[in-house]
Amino acid sequence: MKNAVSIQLIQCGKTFANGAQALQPIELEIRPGETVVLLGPSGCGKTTTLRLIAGLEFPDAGGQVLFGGEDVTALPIEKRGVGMVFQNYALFPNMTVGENIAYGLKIRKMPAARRLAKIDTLLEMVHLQGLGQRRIDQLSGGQKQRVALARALAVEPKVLLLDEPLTALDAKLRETLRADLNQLLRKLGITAIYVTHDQSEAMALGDRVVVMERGRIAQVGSPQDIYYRPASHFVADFIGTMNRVTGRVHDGYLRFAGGMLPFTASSPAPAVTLMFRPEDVEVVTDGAAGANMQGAVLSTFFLGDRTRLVIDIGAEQPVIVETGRRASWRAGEPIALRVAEHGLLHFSDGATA
Ligand SMILES: Nc1ncnc2c1ncn2[C@@H]1O[C@H](COP(=O)(O)OP(=O)(O)OP(=O)(O)O)[C@@H](O)[C@H]1O
Repeated sequence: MKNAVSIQLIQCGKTFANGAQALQPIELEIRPGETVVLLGPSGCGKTTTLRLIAGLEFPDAGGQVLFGGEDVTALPIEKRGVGMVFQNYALFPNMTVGENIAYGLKIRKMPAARRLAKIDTLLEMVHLQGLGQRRIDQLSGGQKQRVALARALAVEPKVLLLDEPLTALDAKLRETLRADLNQLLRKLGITAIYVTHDQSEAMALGDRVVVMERGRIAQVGSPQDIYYRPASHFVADFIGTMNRVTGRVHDGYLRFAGGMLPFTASSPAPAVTLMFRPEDVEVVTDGAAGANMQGAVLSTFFLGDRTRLVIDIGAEQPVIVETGRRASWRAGEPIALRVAEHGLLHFSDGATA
C-alpha cells in the first residue's frame, strides 16, 4: 500500500477508573505495512493495547500514540483512519451484505454508482463474489467475518485492527480464513495489528509477534525469534511445547533424576532448570551410548506425520519427544534419549520448580 503508516506507542500505560492497571507504560514501534500480532494469555492487556491504538481508549497521562510520526493521542476513533474487525462480527443484521460493506462509504457521501463498483471489488477481494444482496442472517460465520473485513477495508483505512477475528469459527474454517487473510494483508501492504491468544495463528500471520504478560511486553520478535530464542522463561513456556528438567550443577553438567545435560554457565542458584523443545530430542536406538537420559515410555500419540512420546525419566515432569520414525513403542518400554546441545535453554529469571 502506498500510504502505509508506522505506529508508535510511547510510554502508553492504562489504568481504568476502578484502579485496575491493565497496562504498564509500554513502548512499541510498528513499521509501515507490517502485520504485528499481540499474543498472550487472557487478561495480559492485548485488547487494551489494540483499543489504545484504535482510539477507543486513551492512555494514562504522559502516554502518546503516533501514526506516521503524527500525534493522534487525543483523536477519537473516527478521526484516526482505522478499520476494525471484531470476534463477534458486529455487522448490521437488518442490512444486506452490500449495504454493510458500503455503510462507511455512504456516510462519507460516496455517489451510489461508485459505491456499487467498490462493493464488487471488495466482495471479490474477500472471495464473496455475487453475495452482495444476501441478508446477514443467511451467511455462515466465516462469510460474516469476510463481510466484516470488507467493511473495515472499504473506507481505505491507514491501519487495520483485528481483535480475535477467527476465534468464533471452527478449526477448519479458521485455517482457510487465516490463509486468505495472510494473502490479503501481504497484497494490501496495510499496517495491521492482530490480537489473538492462539499461538499458531500468531506464528502464521505475524511479521512480528509481541508476546504480552501481565500488562507488559515480554518480547517482540519474528515468529522464529519467539520460538527459538525466547527472551524469558515465560515466553519459552508460553510458546509451543517445552520440556524442563531441574537438577544440580556439578562438573559442567546438570544432574537430575534420569540423566544429565551439559551446563557450563555459572549459576548462583543451587537448583537449575534447563528447557528444550520436543523436536530437539532424539531417540537413541544404537545402544545407550551418547544418551543424556534414560526412561520408560508412558504413552504414545500417533499424529500422522509424526509420533509424540511421553517419557517418564523419574523426574518431576515427563519428557515429551516427537519422532518421525515409523516405530511402534509400547508403554513401559525402556528408552534412551539424546538432547541436541543447541536446543538447551536456560533462564535465570525462571522458576526452578
Ligand atoms: N473497562 C475496563 N475496566 C476495568 N478493567 C478492565 C477494563 N478492560 C479491561 N480491564 C482489565 O484489564 C486487564 C487487561 O484486559 P485486556 O482485555 O486488555 O486483556 P486481554 O489480553 O485482551 O485478555 P483476553 O484475551 O481475555 O481478551 C484485565 O485484567 C481486565 O480485567
